[in-house]
Amino acid sequence: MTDRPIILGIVGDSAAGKTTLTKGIAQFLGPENVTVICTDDYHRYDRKQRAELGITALHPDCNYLDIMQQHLSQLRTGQPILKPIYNHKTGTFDPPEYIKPNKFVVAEGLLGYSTRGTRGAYDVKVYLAPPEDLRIQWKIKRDTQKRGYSEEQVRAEIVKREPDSEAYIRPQRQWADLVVSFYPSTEVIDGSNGHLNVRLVLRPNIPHPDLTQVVSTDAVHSDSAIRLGLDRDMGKPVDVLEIDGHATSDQVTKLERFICSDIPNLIDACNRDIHSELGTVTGTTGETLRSYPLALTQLLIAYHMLKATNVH
Ligand SMILES: Nc1ncnc2c1ncn2[C@@H]1O[C@H](COP(=O)(O)OP(=O)(O)OP(=O)(O)O)[C@@H](O)[C@H]1O
Ligand SMILES: O=C(CO)[C@H](O)[C@H](O)COP(=O)(O)O
Repeated sequence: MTDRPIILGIVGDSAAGKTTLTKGIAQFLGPENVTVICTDDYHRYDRKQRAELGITALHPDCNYLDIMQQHLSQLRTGQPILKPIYNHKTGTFDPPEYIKPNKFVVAEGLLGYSTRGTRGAYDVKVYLAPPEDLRIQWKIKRDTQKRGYSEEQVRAEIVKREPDSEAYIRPQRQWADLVVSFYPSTEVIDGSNGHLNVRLVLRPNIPHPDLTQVVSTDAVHSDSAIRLGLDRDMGKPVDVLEIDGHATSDQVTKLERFICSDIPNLIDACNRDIHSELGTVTGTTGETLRSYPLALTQLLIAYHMLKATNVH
């Protein structure tokens, strides 16, 4: 059993779903055990300076990646940090805050895997890769509703950022242990976020649960709502688990029980009657939607965090 904090990285472009995914993982692990930091706090310039310099927040030069790496290393050894705070409402920096790591630390942000040093700080690395049109839809909704931008401003910013997304954000996918892509089913016509499917790329860097015991890998069952197969991702062989948004409660429960049975700490956490927030997302009109694919993704990541506590 390790006595140092276990560090999870969640990396992806702006509005790729990092905060949404993190919320449920913390529920599985017990919110009181989890410290969440957002690496946007390591921006080097405030919003006005970025505009003057013509640099985007996605460029490595626009971030103190060295200090971020130092802080991740300190958190990994259980030491406290004095973390800067970037305020998304004002576009400026607030006074720094004192952070003492809990048993688990989730570091979510844009450039978490961009240097060898930062990559070495994590026990589990997740990359979020929704299709670009879905991410843009999410970003417009979030930035207009919560960050005070107009739709035109968000669209213009996305265009300005695209070269940096391509050069610095998307290549980080290669370093992830799990690549998570929520995507709409071709059959869904209401555009409801609650029924998105998920495609999980499982790289052999970390030991995944042997899902072949509960999920069919047989091509005959390729129309099943939960599927496991082999593929290549960025040229390397990977396992791929797909869960459809219309998977039934019975199908989901079977997979959930199998993952939980391996880790006693997860048995209670799997109880959806106790953890009502698992797999929930806010819909376009502010309503709460429940997503089995999201809940299972959060469970699988929590599984890896708990496994890591025994490995070290
Ligand atoms: N799995 C999901 N299913 C449905 N909707 C989602 C999902 N993930 C994210 N969203 C939608 O996308 C919006 C942006 O997600 P979120 O805030 O989690 O992104 P983020 O990556 O943390 O963004 P940023 O880094 O820019 O702060 C959310 O408000 C939510 O509406
Ligand atoms: O991509 C982002 C991650 O959340 C933000 O847009 C980035 O942090 C810059 O902030 P702002 O939009 O407040 O200028």
